[in-house]
Amino acid sequence: MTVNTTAALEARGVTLGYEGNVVFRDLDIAIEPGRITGLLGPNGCGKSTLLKAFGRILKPTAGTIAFDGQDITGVSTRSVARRLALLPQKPLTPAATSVRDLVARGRHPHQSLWRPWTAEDARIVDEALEATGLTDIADRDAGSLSGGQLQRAWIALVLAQQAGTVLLDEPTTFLDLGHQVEVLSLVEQVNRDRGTTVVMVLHDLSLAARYCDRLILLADGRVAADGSPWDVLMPETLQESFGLRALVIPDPVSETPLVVPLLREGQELGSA
Ligand SMILES: Nc1ncnc2c1ncn2[C@@H]1O[C@H](COP(=O)(O)OP(=O)(O)OP(=O)(O)O)[C@@H](O)[C@H]1O
Repeated sequence: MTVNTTAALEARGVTLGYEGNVVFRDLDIAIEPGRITGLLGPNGCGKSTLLKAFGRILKPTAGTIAFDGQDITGVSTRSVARRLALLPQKPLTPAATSVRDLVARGRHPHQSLWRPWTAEDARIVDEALEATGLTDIADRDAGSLSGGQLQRAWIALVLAQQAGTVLLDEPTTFLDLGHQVEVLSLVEQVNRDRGTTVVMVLHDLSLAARYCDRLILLADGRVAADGSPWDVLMPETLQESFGLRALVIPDPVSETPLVVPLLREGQELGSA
């Protein structure tokens, strides 16, 4: 088949979903290499489903998925493990594993491509622990970490994988605001320094605008808006997709859009 060779990832005519629940029909999306793309949309609109298809853990029932210009619709997760990293929404933490050993799994993704452990691997793991602020607790059991610490350990694992394309499903889950900004800055740094292609699902619209080059807003099984943060985060679009009345103003420093939710008329704080 012919694929768009300029795209890092491409869904073409894809039908995707679960038994008895088609989430997308005939979906076309191309992700450019070297950019940070944010997937946005209301709960249940299919952000994770699309990321799972890109990450090879959900197979489309029609259409193709291409990666670096190659049709990978039928290939296993393992075969692209070195080049494509996926942080799922709810990763399963293995029992009785230290934080360092969890992060080290990034050097042997999916236990594939086994090769002897090297000093270079150890250095990369140490750097990932340091970058995510986990060095001091690297020997703790991963199962004993707080939600935010564990999320950072998973981010460190993805960093240690050093894949050219990284898919992150809600990487800021469980993180306090300071750590959200820290983790997203780290993702931005990896993108700028190494040219890593990043696709991430985010719920915070202002943070998405600040850290993503392009936003894709999904709603009702389709792409509702796609473009720069200013193109996508328009009050009318937010009203339509999220039922959210919001003010969109420029951030005084970055000049990216800040989304300020407003109460609807007659709505009181704390009411549904
Ligand atoms: N394993 C599954 N089996 C059946 N249906 C599923 C499964 N996982 C998700 N779904 C359904 O598919 C649809 C899309 O779900 P998905 O998790 O992709 O949404 P999302 O946009 O990531 O949502 P959220 O913002 O709540 O994380 C939803 O209707 C959801 O209930």
